[in-house]
Amino acid sequence: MNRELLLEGVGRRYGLGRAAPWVLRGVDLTLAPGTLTRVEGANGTGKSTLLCLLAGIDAPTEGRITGRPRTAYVPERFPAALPFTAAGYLIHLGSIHGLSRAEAARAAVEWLERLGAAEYARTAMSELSKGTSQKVAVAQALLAEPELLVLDEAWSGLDRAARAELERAVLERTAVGGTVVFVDHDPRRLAGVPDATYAVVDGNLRAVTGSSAPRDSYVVVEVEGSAGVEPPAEATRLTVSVEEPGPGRLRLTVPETHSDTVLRTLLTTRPPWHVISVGEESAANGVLTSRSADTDAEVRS
Ligand SMILES: Nc1ncnc2c1ncn2[C@@H]1O[C@H](COP(=O)(O)OP(=O)(O)OP(=O)(O)O)[C@@H](O)[C@H]1O
Repeated sequence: MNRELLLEGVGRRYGLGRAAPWVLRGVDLTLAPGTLTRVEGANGTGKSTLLCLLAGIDAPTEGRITGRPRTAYVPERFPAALPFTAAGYLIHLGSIHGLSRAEAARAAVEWLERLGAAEYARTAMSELSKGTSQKVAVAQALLAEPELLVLDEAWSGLDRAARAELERAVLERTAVGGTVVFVDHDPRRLAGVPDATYAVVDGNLRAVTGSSAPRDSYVVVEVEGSAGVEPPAEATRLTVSVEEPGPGRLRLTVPETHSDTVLRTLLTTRPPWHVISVGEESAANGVLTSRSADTDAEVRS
């Protein structure tokens, strides 16, 4: 990418008619080649709306977006039940991104390997676990070396090794002059690395200076459900790491600000998940304290 992506007076509202509220309005933004930009903001403020506009999969209601280079996008929700195997899907997407079939096949293998999902290359997309299907979502965006990479909570649901690999991939992209924009619920994600951070506030972007990442503000929640049953997407979306210490058992690391929502979602889903413990996580990732939380009564409302 050798020129800037420019947003000028960009506004977006959904629905027809003047009564439809503006989600974004009057957004001016310049994204230079080789830069990493973080977008943050409370739930429902318009982060995904902005990322869809940046990625070009949605158009502004008003204003202009110019200079978009070859772009790839990891959406917040990946349509996993596609009629492909994982590798078949990646080869298909690689062709759409302009790779030859052989190049796409090579890139598909490379990215599935890098993300620790090589063994699922021939598995039907509809049979992949959430974590593996998220790896495919990430691989499809990386395999054609995009000039603009837009990541909407792309780390969500990945295991520790794949999360680190995606961070590496982001740094590789910017190192070769690519532009990367991301949203992530974990304030520690690539902390200190972004060239710019913006918060979506009242439909516009506010530059964030300094770190907004409070340390020691994570909660580790251990839950138990039926083996093989996936936790609700609303809960995993807000977690920064998911580990599986045993069959049917999950250890979720959740920003403290989202822990009540995650617990409530897990306890109210059908069949409900049993909460074994809730503990604080230290900056060094160790659980400092934990308390039993095995009934609904433990959830603050
Ligand atoms: N396709 C759509 N049709 C109608 N309204 C929409 C659509 N997409 C988003 N919205 C609304 O626009 C607002 C902003 O949504 P958006 O998903 O962009 O926020 P967000 O900051 O990404 O939220 P979250 O952190 O929960 O992902 C919300 O009120 C949402 O309901």
